[in-house]
Amino acid sequence: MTATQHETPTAAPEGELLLRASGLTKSYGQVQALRQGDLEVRAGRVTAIIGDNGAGKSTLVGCLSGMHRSDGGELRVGDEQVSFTGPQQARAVGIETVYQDLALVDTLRVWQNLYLGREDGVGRGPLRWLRRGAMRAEAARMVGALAVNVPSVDARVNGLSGGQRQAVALARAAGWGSRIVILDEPTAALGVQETAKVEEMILRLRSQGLGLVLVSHNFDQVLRVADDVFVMRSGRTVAHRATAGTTGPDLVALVTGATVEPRPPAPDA
Ligand SMILES: Nc1ncnc2c1ncn2[C@@H]1O[C@H](COP(=O)(O)OP(=O)(O)OP(=O)(O)O)[C@@H](O)[C@H]1O
Repeated sequence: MTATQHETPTAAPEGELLLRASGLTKSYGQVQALRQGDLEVRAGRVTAIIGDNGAGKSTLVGCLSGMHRSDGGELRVGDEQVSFTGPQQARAVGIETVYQDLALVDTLRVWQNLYLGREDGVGRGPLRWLRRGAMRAEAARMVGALAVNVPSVDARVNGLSGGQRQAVALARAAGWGSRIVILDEPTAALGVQETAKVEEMILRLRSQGLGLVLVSHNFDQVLRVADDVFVMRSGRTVAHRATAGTTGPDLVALVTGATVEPRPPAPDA
C-alpha cells in the first residue's frame, strides 16, 4: 500500500471476536492499576468500558493500544496471541486509539492531519505535488465516506470546533485498514449537538464492521451507543453485560458495587 491509498479492509462478519483480553495485569511501581483486565471486542459492535475514577480503564486500554506493556495475562487479536511493546505494534494488527488530546496538529489542514505519520514516500519536485494531490483527494474520499462534518479537507484544524476535531481524529483512526478503534472519553468536552454528531459517526463505523471500544463516564451515552459493557472496579473487570435490557441504575450499581433495589410496587398495586 502506498502512502496515498486508504486500505478498505474486508469487514469481519458481525459479532466475530476481534480481540480478547484475559486477566491482564499492570503495575506502576507500587501501584497495581490493573489486577484482572478482561475485555472482548467484536466486529460491528460498540463495547463500552465503564468504572469510577481510578478503576483501571485507561490502563486497560493502554495495554490494548500498545501504550503500556502489561505485566501478565493474555491478549489475543484474532487467532494470534500478541504482546505489544509500543503503539506501532498495535497499529500493525489494526488497533487504533483516539486519545483525549486527539493528537492533531492545529496548524495543518484536515487532509494533512489524516496523513500524519504516513507521509513517507511523498517524494520531491513534481512527483511531490502529484502525491499531495492524490493524498488530498483520498482524504476527501475518507471524510465523505464517513460524512465528517468539516467545511473542507483544506480547512486548518485550529479553525474547527471540538466536535469537528474529534471527527477528524476518529476518521484518521478508522482509516488505514484498522479493525478496532478505541475511543477514550470522546465526547467529554463536547456540547449536546456535537456529542450527537460524534455518536452518529461511531454508529456509522459500527455499521461498517469495525469493533469500537468506548471508554465513557456517561451512562446514558453507553446505553445509547454501546452493545456490550464491561464494568471495572479497583483494577478488575467485575461484570460484562449486554446493554439491551440494562438500565442506568443497573450500571450505577455495577460501578459502585451496590446492589440494585427491587423497584417499589406502584402505589395502587
Ligand atoms: N503513570 C501512573 N503512575 C502511577 N499510578 C498511576 C499511573 N497511571 C494511573 N495510575 C493509577 O492507577 C490506577 C488506575 O488508573 P487509570 O487511569 O487506569 O484509571 P481510570 O479508570 O482510567 O480513571 P479515570 O476515569 O480517572 O481516568 C489509579 O489508582 C491511578 O492513580
